[in-house]
Amino acid sequence: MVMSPDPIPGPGAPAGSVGAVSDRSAAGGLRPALTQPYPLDRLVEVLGAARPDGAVEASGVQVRGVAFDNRQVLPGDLYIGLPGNRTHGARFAAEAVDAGAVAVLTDLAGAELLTASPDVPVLLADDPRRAMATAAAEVYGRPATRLIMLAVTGTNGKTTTCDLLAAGLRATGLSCGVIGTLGYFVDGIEIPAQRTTVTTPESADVQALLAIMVERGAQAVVMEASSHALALGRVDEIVYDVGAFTNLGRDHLDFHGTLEAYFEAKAQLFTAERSRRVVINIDDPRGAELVTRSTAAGLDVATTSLAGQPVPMAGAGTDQYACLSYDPLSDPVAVRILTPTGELEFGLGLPGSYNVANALTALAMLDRIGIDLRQASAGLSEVAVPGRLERVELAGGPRAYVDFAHTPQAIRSVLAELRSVTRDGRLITVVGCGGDRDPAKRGPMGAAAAELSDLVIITDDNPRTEDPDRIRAAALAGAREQADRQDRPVRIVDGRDRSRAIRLALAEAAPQDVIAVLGKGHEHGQEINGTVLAFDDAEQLVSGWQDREVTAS
Ligand SMILES: CC(=O)N[C@H]1[C@@H](OP(=O)(O)OP(=O)(O)OC[C@H]2O[C@@H](n3ccc(=O)[nH]c3=O)[C@H](O)[C@@H]2O)O[C@H](CO)[C@@H](O)[C@@H]1O[C@H](C)C(=O)N[C@@H](C)C(=O)N[C@H](CCC(=O)O)C(=O)O
Ligand SMILES: Nc1ncnc2c1ncn2[C@@H]1O[C@H](COP(=O)(O)OP(=O)(O)OP(=O)(O)O)[C@@H](O)[C@H]1O
Ligand SMILES: N[C@H](CCC[C@H](N)C(=O)O)C(=O)O
Repeated sequence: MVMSPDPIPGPGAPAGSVGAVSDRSAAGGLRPALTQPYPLDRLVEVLGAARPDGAVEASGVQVRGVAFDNRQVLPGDLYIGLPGNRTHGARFAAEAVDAGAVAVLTDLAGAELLTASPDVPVLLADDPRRAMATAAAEVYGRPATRLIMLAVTGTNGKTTTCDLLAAGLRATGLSCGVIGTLGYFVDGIEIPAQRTTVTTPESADVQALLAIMVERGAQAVVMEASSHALALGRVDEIVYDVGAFTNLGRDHLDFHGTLEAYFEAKAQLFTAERSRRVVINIDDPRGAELVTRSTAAGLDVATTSLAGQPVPMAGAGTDQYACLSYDPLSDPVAVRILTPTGELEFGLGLPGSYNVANALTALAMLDRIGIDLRQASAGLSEVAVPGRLERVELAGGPRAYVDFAHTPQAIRSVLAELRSVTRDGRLITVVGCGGDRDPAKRGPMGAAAAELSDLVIITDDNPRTEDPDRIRAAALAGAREQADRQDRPVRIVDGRDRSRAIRLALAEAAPQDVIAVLGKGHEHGQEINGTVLAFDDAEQLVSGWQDREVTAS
């Protein structure tokens, strides 16, 4: 039995409803093609929003969309003025109204910033981010209730697990939407959007995407729920059919402050408010804590583990999924797992033990909603995730891989995998750290690279607004300290800019060596001071190799 989502359309139901439906698809942006006008006074009631004295009346005003940035406003939108780290969105209310916003919602601080009283209604909310999620869910007809909703959280493995979920769903004939770091897709067809590397978009965009996906016939949506998303209410108003946890490592402490706060943000997914069923990787030390909490919250709990046989856990009664064996030398990787209803064998297109863990999580999630696992697992043999252990062919040259590892834990996982295939050669790692991101992960990232490589070339990632020399200095310090601790020689080099560093790796590499270029994976650009310059690690490897061939001949 496959779970059927709630078939009852909400008040702002998109396609197929009667009434004054407007087609906004031509305007571009993240909006469903058809939205029914939603009465603003009803929204005031649903949100319990206050109204400042003398504000324009809400009655008779109809809302068609929700925007949190004046540059994204379309006529008929409710503009949400959000407090930010750099500025307050309410400062742009006048521009939003000029662009066609029919009402403004903000907080008290925002209301004080409204220079002139706008000639549209103003609504006040204590927490406008949370109000934005409710408003968007309402205006777009609560699309999540018409979809099977699956979410993955964890420091590493969200994108990969979501791609495995989508492949599994499609193998059973279900149409599937994906929202994550790689972009937004329905059955592999991209929904174009202006975006950077954002993993989980703001709630107005999430709800609009879900509505678009419903319009395009999606029956299920898999999405990454980042810690930022859970902490900032981006996935409010969604109750997932299944929420899953992959692991917790070091990342984003610039935003969360402490590892505990980071964990607590992720732990929100394991509450009845956000998930009906949960799948938890208990090989991660934080998994047991989530099992205890989820069980106490009355959720349907299942666990995953790579350890051959199921491990008895607190919260007995939980269903267990375990990997019995896998053959790392086979292609696709031959995997045998134990599920609550028996054994299952399948081929997995992705190498690495951590990808077996990701696949186990994906299949457990599908099993929880009654998907036929034999059919679903057949879809995993051909999965390839862009920029994740992606092999780059260099004719007659060393083996080279591009991977998105940008945390110490991910660097360790991917290099352990590559170490095992390096045999007689050296493992050469090119890696850097992003600017405007957790500075405390830089040293540990360098150290992780030094732990498992023979030559580490530290380079730039996306410097964003930071000085790249300083970022590299932190990673170099961590790498050098670790190199001194190793009982085999490890060379650490400052490779400076990324193109140069990749060329340096190619110049150093003998045919039996393996090159790992880490951190940017699928990214096609490098962000420097607000400008994104074209940059692609795989292309750089190929062009660098061609240049080397020309120089050598
Ligand atoms: C740290 C963080 O989460 N920042 C988010 C935050 O930005 P901010 O506070 O700097 O915003 P601001 O520049 O002060 O502007 C305040 C408000 O005014 C609006 N504005 C601003 C300027 C203007 O001209 N017009 C205008 O309307 C802005 O849209 C915003 O709503 O609020 C913005 C929207 O209100 C978000 O888009 C932005 O996320 C940016 C894109 C971002 O890069 N976030 C990253 C850190 C992130 O969320 N990463 C996670 C983790 C991924 C993982 O797991 O690895 C993710 O889910 O992607
Ligand atoms: N289960 C896992 N455990 C440890 N490392 C992993 C795991 N899965 C993937 N990785 C590593 O992490 C990198 C990023 O993987 P993926 O994109 O799936 O994670 P993510 O959680 O979506 O990351 P982000 O949210 O930062 O985009 C991979 O390139 C690989 O190096
Ligand atoms: N979702 C991650 C992606 C990091 C990618 C890496 N190339 C970097 O720029 O640090 C982030 O926004 O922190």
